[in-house]
Amino acid sequence: MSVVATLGPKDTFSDMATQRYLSAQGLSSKVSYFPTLKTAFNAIGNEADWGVLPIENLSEGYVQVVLDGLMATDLFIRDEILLPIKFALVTNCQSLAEVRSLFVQFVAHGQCSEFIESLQGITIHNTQSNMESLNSLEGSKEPAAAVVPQHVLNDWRSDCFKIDNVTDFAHNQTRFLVLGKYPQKINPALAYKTTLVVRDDHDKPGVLGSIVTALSDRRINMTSIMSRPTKSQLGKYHFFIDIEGHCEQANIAAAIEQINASYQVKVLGSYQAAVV
Ligand SMILES: O=C(O)C(=O)Cc1ccccc1
Repeated sequence: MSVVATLGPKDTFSDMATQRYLSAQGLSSKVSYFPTLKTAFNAIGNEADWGVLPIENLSEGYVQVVLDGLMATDLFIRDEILLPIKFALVTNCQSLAEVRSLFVQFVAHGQCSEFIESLQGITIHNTQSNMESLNSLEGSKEPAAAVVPQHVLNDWRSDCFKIDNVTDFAHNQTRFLVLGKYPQKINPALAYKTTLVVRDDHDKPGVLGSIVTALSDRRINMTSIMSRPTKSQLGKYHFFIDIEGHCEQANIAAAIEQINASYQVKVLGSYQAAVV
């Protein structure tokens, strides 16, 4: 049986995205949980055959640690999954006024920032996963609270104060990537998108202009562009680019070849675009 790596413990949003994908694809892989996004990423292609990780949130944008993993990886993006995301607040006491500590996952923090900023006199502890936030609350000896996935709300103690929604945006969503060792084969009947990473190690002039020209000359639609520091020198960046179509299509293959003549391009994968 194949093994899929994701962020644990069980019941994180990453776990929910994984379970949804397993049932939609009719797969029965064993889910292996890792305590951080980085350890989950590093397990893929090693102790796990494939993995599911969050890449982009509606309000927070890209998950930097996952982008950095993609920069260095030999894995391929095989699919994307969109998941609606809602957060609740649970406590171990009778009112918000008593709360001294708040546990919140670092990506969740920004998605509930309006609520969190309204709190006063509370120490905030950033955690690695939303279920770690819940576990930390369970282990806390002082009056405390945790920002948790809304689906755990009903199981929480009924004698304690709770708020059923502390999410900033009503239509909050996170996009997850399915990563694996092999690229996805093209099925001409499906709509694909392709993610590329362009390295600009030598900082030549006109990198963005050349990319945009190579794509627009062939009527290829760019849907996202994201820069990440190279970490070798301040002010130097690599570019993550999403385009519509599959890398095996002739116009896309030609555009990649043209960009590759001046810059290093890596195809991270072509995969079916999720319906937003
Ligand atoms: O901690 C989780 O539940 C995760 O899967 C990571 C995450 C955090 C916030 C929004 C979506 C995914």
